[in-house]
Amino acid sequence: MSQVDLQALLQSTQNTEREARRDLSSASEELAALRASHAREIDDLERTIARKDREKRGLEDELKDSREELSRERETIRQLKQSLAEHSTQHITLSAQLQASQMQLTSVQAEVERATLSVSSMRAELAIGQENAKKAEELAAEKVKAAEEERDRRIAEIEEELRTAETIRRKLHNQVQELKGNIRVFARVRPALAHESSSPEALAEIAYGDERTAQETGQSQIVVKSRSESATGQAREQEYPFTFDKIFAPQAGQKEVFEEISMLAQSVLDGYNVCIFAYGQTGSGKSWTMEGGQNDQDAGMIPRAIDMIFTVSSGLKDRGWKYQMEGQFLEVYNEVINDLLGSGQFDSKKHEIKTVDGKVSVTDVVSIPLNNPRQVSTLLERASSRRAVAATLMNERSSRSHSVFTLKVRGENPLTNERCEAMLNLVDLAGSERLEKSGAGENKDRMRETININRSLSALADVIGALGSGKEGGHVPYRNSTLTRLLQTSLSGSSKTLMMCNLSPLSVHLNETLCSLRFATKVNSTVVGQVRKQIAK
Ligand SMILES: Nc1ncnc2c1ncn2[C@@H]1O[C@H](COP(=O)(O)OP(=O)(O)OP(=O)(O)O)[C@@H](O)[C@H]1O
Repeated sequence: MSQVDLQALLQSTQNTEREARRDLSSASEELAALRASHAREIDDLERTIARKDREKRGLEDELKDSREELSRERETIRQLKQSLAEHSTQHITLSAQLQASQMQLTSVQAEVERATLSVSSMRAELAIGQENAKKAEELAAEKVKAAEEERDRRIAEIEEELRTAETIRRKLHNQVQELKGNIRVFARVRPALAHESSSPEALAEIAYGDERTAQETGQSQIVVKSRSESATGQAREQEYPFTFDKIFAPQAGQKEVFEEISMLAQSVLDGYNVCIFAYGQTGSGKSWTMEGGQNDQDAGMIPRAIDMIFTVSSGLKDRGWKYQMEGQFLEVYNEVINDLLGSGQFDSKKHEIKTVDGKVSVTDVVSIPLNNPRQVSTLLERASSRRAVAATLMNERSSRSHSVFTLKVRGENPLTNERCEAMLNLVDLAGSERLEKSGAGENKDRMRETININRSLSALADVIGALGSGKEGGHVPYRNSTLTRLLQTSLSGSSKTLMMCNLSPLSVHLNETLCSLRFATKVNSTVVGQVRKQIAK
């Protein structure tokens, strides 16, 4: 081989090598490109696989939910089937019941038809019955009318008889009161109080006459014993007997006392003036007797008398009587009149006593119309609160003044043409202590009070004495005190007076007790004269 051939062969080999190298290089590049494309494809596939995995899990969850829902739906269907089965059973039962009810309805309808027939026949009978009843009613109405006419005639007769009987009763009642004496004296001994010693030495020796003798004679006896020593040291015992219309021992309650007074108070409705006085030393029970305590059973003579007067007056309505009442409450202190229901100042001499047409009246005093007994307690409270105000000005004022409660009663009976007008005076007198016992001493005001009290009490005794002497047209010394002037109308004429002598049971008060009993005896002795006169008649 020639060089040239070798060269050409080398050249060709080199060219082939170059081409092979180029092919190899392009194959390498292609391989690299293929690898890159393959890697991308692998990435894409992996992403696709991951997405598909997620989708698969989602589908699996959905499948699970769907299965659960399917299971629930199956349960619901099972329950519905069960309920349907029950309803079918119920439906069968109800159908059976409905059938039975329809049968019942048919039989009831048959009964109703029968009853309708029977009602029609009863209606026909009723119409006949009503016709008969109407006739019987007309007959009965005629008979009732005749009976009513007879009854009205009889009622009119009885009412007339009652009115006559009432007039006779009023006369007899008055006669009985007069026979008992138009002036009566009672004595009442109060019990020892809780704070007072009730030892035998502390209590005065007081004996009471027996009840039987009192009932037979109409007079009761009280004997007070006193023990003292004579100047020579000898023990002296003395007995002081007194006799009155009635004596109440300490245990007598308000009710028992009122029973003796009630008839007298009732005379007011018959047109008689009545004065009831409570007399006695301070603390002897005058206010207790007149006004009493808070409880019903402790109520005194004022509330009880008012209560009774209201009760009796409403009972008399049936017999034609109509009453009007009004109350007044005055105080006489140091001869000056004060209005316990008013609003003016105390002790101002505002009120004067005037006599018009023979009737005594006091100027400018409050008079309260009374329609029921409750108003009286309000009135008493008003008086006592006004007194309490005055008491702050002067201690124990109520013991040192006379208080006069007046109930004015006006009645008329259009059926009998009768009329009456009267006053009930309930007087709580001032304490009756003697000057030396009153504690006046050097105190001029106290002395003046005591002198005024004693003067007015003795003026009262004189007036009652003059009235009791029974001398017609005789002089009665009303003008000697404000109290007697104030009570002039009530004490004069056909008036009835009661003096309640209140006594303390204590031995320290023995002398005052004897003084009170002597005063009461002075009043009582005038009574005896009059009673005798009445009996002799
Ligand atoms: N019969 C009685 N039963 C029970 N307590 C009584 C009785 N009498 C009086 N008392 C009591 O005795 C005390 C004195 O009585 P009361 O105030 O009535 O006396 P008085 O005479 O009105 O006195 P004063 O003159 O001071 O007004 C009071 O506490 C009262 O409650």
